[in-house]
Amino acid sequence: MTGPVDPTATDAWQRLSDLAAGYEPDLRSRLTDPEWVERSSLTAADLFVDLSKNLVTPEVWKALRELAVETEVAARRDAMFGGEHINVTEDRAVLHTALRQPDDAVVEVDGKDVEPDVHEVLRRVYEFADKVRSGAWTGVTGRRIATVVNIGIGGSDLGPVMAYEALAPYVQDGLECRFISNIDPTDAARKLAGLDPATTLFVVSSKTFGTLETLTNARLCRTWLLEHLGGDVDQGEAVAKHFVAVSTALDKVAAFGIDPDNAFGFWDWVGGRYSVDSAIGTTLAIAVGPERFAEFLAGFHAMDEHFRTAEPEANVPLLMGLLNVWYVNFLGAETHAVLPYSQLLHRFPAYLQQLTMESNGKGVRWDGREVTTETGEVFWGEPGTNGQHAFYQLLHQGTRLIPADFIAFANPAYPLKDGDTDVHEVFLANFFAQTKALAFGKTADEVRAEGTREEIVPARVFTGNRPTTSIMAPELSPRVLGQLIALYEHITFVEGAVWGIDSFDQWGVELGKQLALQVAPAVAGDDDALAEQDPSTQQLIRYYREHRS
Ligand SMILES: O=P(O)(O)OC[C@H]1O[C@](O)(CO)[C@@H](O)[C@@H]1O
Repeated sequence: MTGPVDPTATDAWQRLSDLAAGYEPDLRSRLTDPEWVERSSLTAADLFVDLSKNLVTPEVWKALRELAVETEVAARRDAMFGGEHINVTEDRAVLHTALRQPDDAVVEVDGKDVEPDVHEVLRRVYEFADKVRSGAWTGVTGRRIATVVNIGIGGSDLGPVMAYEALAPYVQDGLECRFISNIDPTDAARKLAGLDPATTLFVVSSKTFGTLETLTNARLCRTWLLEHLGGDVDQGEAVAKHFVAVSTALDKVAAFGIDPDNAFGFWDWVGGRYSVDSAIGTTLAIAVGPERFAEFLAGFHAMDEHFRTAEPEANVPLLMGLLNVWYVNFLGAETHAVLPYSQLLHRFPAYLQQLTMESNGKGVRWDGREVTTETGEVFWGEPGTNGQHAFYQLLHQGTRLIPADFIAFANPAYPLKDGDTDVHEVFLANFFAQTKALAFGKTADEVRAEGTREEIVPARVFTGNRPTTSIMAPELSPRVLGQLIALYEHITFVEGAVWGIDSFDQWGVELGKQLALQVAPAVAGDDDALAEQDPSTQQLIRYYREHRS
């Protein structure tokens, strides 16, 4: 097997190292040049993306695009879209993009067109969603469903919950969704509190149907349902009417007692963190309806097409991915903030943490050799303006370089006025002001000119030159949400491709899972199992055993 190109051995890498060594940030002067701003402003589907407030020069952009050529990013992208097994450690194709193709598309995996199956599952999900929404699907006592509880974790939770929150204005009146993910029993206890079992539907979402947390929570919920429904219902019928499943392992779904007619499948070529656009989105499809869900998928597809076909100079996911490489590998950034100016996107940073960090938190390349440079930055964030009153101090005056993506929408989902004042305008003024403040800063002379005492001038200086990318769209519609998610999927892809890693496996989560099983007997009181643990772990387990009432 020929391995990936070593990025650090390319001419472009050398050029970028030289450019970084001589680089003097100068956003103040750059941003007075309308041509620079215009050249740095791009459109991808419905997204307007302003890259002008980044610490780059035309030479850096050129070298980054050359790096993409030398590391064969386009060939790897085409291999992904073409269904090749680019997830080598699991020997799988990587085809989340096939999930959002129009129904006349043909996408082959191992010689088979997968689109008929994709669209057949979608048709069944839509039919089921319609039945729940219309009341045609009822619980075992004949009452219509009022609450849908999604049971899943990781990609089987974060995508659905993030999108449900983001699309709250589109959720059908009278329907509520809740999401149980954590094996901390508090999660199930609190999410089940106040629910009427007769009007509750559980969607057990698990790609493998073998995840400890999800299966434990599914059993807890089944017990809760049967206990609370009352004695005169048939248990098998109750489970059949109140439990559906989404999984690639339909045999395990049947073994759990869920009617295979009420199970929706997907395929091993859909990674968990890339699966919200598969049947894993069933809860969301029920909440917002098939029409909106189809718009959501069309949004993903629009961004896929942009990534697949746009020229490198105008290819937003390519450029944003390369920009991240520049910050991580040449300017020393370790983290990347994502700051949505939309309360509806409050779970978006958490969603992106799995997408980016489970994908690119790798120390070996896809040929098994060590990576040659730093990989995966830490993604984090919170919606503005809340973050402004919490951690922005460090963004403005701290000692670390933290590139930040600001996301905002021209139209609010809930237009409210404070007297004559449009509150969304006050909100957006903050969005615009923050990226301006970060870029321009405030000099000592400007601080002095405000009459500030000399002793505190240094504390009030803002160095500026703090990089941001602004992403705007007309509104947070299902279509735009699909585009935003696909944008970050492809940014993540580009970074992984440059670094030569397999962005689609996640072996790093396995060791902890294995050890949890090994430690469990010691926690439950088995002294022999306790004696096998290391002294630190023994001490912690003893503390637990002594303090557990
Ligand atoms: O959908 P499943 O199979 O329950 O897995 C849940 C999550 O667990 C992981 O495998 C990590 O443990 C994620 O990649 C995945 O999204």
